[in-house]
Amino acid sequence: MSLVLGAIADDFTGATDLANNLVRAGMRCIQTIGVPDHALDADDVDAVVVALKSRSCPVEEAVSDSLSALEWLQAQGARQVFFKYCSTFDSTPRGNIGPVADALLERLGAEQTVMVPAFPVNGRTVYQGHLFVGDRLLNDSGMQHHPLNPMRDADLVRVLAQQTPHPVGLLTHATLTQGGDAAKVRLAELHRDGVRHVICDTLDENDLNVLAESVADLALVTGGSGLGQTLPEVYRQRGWLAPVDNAGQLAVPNGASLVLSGSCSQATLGQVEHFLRFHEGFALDPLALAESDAQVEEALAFAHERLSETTPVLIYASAAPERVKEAQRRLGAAQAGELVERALARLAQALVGEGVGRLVVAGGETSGAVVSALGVAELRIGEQIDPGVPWTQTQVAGREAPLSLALKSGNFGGVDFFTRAFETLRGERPS
Ligand SMILES: Nc1ncnc2c1ncn2[C@@H]1O[C@H](COP(=O)(O)OP(=O)(O)OP(=O)(O)O)[C@@H](O)[C@H]1O
Ligand SMILES: O=C(O)[C@@H](O)C(=O)CO
Repeated sequence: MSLVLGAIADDFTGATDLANNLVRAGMRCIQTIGVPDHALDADDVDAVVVALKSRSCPVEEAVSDSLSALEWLQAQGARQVFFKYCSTFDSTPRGNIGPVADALLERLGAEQTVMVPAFPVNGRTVYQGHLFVGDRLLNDSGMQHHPLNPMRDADLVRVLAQQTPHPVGLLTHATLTQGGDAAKVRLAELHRDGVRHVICDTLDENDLNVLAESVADLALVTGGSGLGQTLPEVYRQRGWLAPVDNAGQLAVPNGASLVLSGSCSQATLGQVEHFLRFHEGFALDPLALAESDAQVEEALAFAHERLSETTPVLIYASAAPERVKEAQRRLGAAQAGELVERALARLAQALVGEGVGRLVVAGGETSGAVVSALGVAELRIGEQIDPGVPWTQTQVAGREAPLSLALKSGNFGGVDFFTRAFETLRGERPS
């Protein structure tokens, strides 16, 4: 069987999130870090998710990286392409969701795609084109404070219309309740009206099932990882997938436990606070990092004294919105972010070299920086810790055994994620 799905993800944790859903739905899946420079041995792989760092970079770079990923996936024979972005539609009026989707459509010679950011199991739903996080509209969910791409409007038709010169339309929940054929008819009507991008309402798994059925023949689909839960079943019904048992089996983990957090999302802030009630942590401050390397040295010393297999150590820059704003005011948002990412990447490199074998990283940009510093090329996706976050394993220089790595999207995971992740890995609590 050849590659069924080729996905292009705009950040590393987002890529893992999609890969996790594909594996849980029975697809054999690998995640690559960046575009590989070699062909895939596709015999036992149904889906590849190419993880880029294109969410917050300049538009031209995001487009060019995404097109390189597309070219590679096409060369591997992917039947359908999935552009994965955040379930909170992280973007700015310049992009990068609109421009990347436009470029992919053009290169694929296609005229329409769907936008399905929803991930209902994690509380991301879309109704009348408005994105909700739990019971809050996107712009009232904490995302309005995001350090890199504050989301101040929940109306996705309006948000996307700023990012593309092409018409944006809506496929409503009312149509989805009439089933896949009705949805296809509506997509065709919108196509006739010249609508290139169709924001899709999605309230629950039923809507995701109907959507998967209606969009499996499109050259390009786009969205969060929710659609990854239901597309595999449609592929299976079409005979594109071989049956497999346990697509997510990993080797036995070993080594000390570490959490590195550069995410300032609300869920992560709660997880840091919860962790610090039971364990020690070391706080990084971008203002101190701007002065010298001393704080990184202190963090290393802190970790050296405490690293163990059973009790995780936390090093974090995660801070409340006021503190983030203050650092950004003094250093500039990009510079503050970069200082933190560089520090956490350096710590990951040093501490994995010194015996850390189980590593949780919180934050998409942060994960990108850490994974690049570790020279990770490919991840095998294993057991889920919480929806959207699996353990993965990878080979890194300086470690004979694989490194167990969990890349947590900022707003994902229960409040005790930073301790429970390690318990899950030891088989102490089923996921
Ligand atoms: N104290 C801080 N002050 C300013 N910026 C910070 C601070 N701590 C972290 N940052 C930066 O904020 C950004 C957080 O983005 P990141 O993608 O890692 O987390 P997230 O947005 O919560 O996660 P996700 O993208 O998965 O939702 C990073 O660039 C990080 O370096
Ligand atoms: O879709 C999501 O919410 C996540 O996979 C993600 O991309 C956050 O960085």
